[in-house]
Amino acid sequence: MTAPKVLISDKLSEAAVQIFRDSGVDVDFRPGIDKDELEQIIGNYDGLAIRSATKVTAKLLEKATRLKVIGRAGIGVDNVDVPAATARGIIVMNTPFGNSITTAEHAIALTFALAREIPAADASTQAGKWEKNRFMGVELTGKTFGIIGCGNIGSIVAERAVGLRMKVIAYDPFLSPERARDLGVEKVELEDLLARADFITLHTPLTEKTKNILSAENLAKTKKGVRIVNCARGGLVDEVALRAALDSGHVAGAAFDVFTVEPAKENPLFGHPNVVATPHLGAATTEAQENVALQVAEQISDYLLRGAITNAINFPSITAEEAPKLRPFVELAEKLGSFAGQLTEGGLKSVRITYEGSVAQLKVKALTSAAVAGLLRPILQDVNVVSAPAIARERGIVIEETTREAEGDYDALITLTVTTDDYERSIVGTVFADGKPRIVGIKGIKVDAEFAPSMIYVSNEDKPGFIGRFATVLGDAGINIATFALGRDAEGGSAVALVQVDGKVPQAVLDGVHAIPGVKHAHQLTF
Ligand SMILES: NC(=O)C1=CN([C@@H]2O[C@H](COP(=O)(O)OP(=O)(O)OC[C@H]3O[C@@H](n4cnc5c(N)ncnc54)[C@H](O)[C@@H]3O)[C@@H](O)[C@H]2O)C=CC1
Ligand SMILES: O=C(O)CCC(=O)C(=O)O
Repeated sequence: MTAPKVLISDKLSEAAVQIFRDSGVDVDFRPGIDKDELEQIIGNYDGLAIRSATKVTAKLLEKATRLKVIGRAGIGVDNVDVPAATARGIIVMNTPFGNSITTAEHAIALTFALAREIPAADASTQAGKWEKNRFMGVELTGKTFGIIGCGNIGSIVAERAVGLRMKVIAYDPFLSPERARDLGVEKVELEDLLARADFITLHTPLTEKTKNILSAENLAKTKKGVRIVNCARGGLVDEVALRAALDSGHVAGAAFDVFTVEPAKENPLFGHPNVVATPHLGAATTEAQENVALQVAEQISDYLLRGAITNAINFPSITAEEAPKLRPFVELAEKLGSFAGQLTEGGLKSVRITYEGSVAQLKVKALTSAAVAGLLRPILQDVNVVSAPAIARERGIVIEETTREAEGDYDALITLTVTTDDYERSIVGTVFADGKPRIVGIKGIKVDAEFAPSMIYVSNEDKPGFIGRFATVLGDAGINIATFALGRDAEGGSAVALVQVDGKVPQAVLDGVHAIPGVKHAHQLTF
């Protein structure tokens, strides 16, 4: 196997380069590479490691024909077009914890900077003014600290603030009462937080719901003299409205690390005496940068070399130990899906996938994605294991997943049941000890067949003479039969045949099979 190739296109700690090399990945370190050059060379790489400067757009991804994984050394992936990457089957990973402490510390540092006007006092002192009477700060002890978004970073800020003897209140719809209690935080509604907080710090991602969460209207509901810190994302606060509130004296100070437009060369907040600004330095410590660089290099290498998936935004996690166990079942799930997809003529309403026995202990989410990809691929273009669940959801196809203990003869079984407007059809498969996937049931009828590149699937009435007539139709057309698997539910009942043939089967031959008395369906399947 040739070594996978990774490009580092942002200023990552060089520790990442070493990790890639030590793991056997070819790496090119090109921090700050020009956008046009990146477009020209991205087609040579299997992996891309970035921070926030590289903009991974749909246009860039069109050129990224080999790319399998994008790793963000940091948290926010707002510089990556995740839906476009997903549509191309590219895994997008981040490193959700590596810079959290550092960013939380920056929020606390900015809170102190505001409380004691440190940047302005520094500038004045170094200018030789010694303005001892100009700077009158406020104590943090006993003040109410309002945290909007109490996830990884917000929680660390909360713990630090509790240590500073502040009264901490948090607005986060997903914060459980137990977690709030453990953190020593009072969980409140946004209105309550706005009305009570002396300091407000924001720690949510930028989403439709959080955009301008501190709007002009909400800023007007804050306590007079409030101080606001934003170390999360530009756009959470309406910068124009905040400037007006600073000018009127309603807001006493604002410390911002992130801005609506970055790099922020100009901004409505700039120039106000009570504003402290840093250039998106939240994650900028030696420790955090080493953490995220090492993590992203390990995660990308693990994926490219061993199929392990960690911290992916668009796919379930799979460990390096799980990957080899999962691989034959991924193939089985995809082929079962493909079998059903090739027989589906439209009106697909739902797919139910049941995992029985040892396979039920594996990461079945990944298997379900594979099955849905197999199912949709014959119907839609450009579906892959990463994009399939989202595409199915967009089309209103319900996906159900069930796991249960083994009940029958097999150690592991996957049953895929498709419901369309007109019928319900199940296909059952397993993986034999040789690692090969097998079909062991169709529509409740037991069979035993391998998936072959070219197959004919026939469903018919169990009547004498079918096999002879079938062989004659194929023989007359010069088509060689390689293997023949039959099954029936009862003598004279419903039967199925799975026939491996050499080469493509012309429609006229399938029509000839269909014309055999008792044949209900005859389809070519390819795998
Ligand atoms: N300035 C910098 O350099 C850095 C900025 N960040 C940013 O900090 C932010 C927070 O990061 P983490 O704490 O790691 O994320 P996280 O995902 O752990 O926490 C985010 C929290 O926001 C909450 N939330 C979501 N929607 C909300 C809403 N409508 N109202 C209130 N709360 C809501 C979530 O429930 C979650 O608890 C992210 O935007 C990240 O990109 C992260 C690292 C460095
Ligand atoms: O990489 C950086 O400096 C930015 C970090 C950040 O904003 C994040 O991790 O979300």
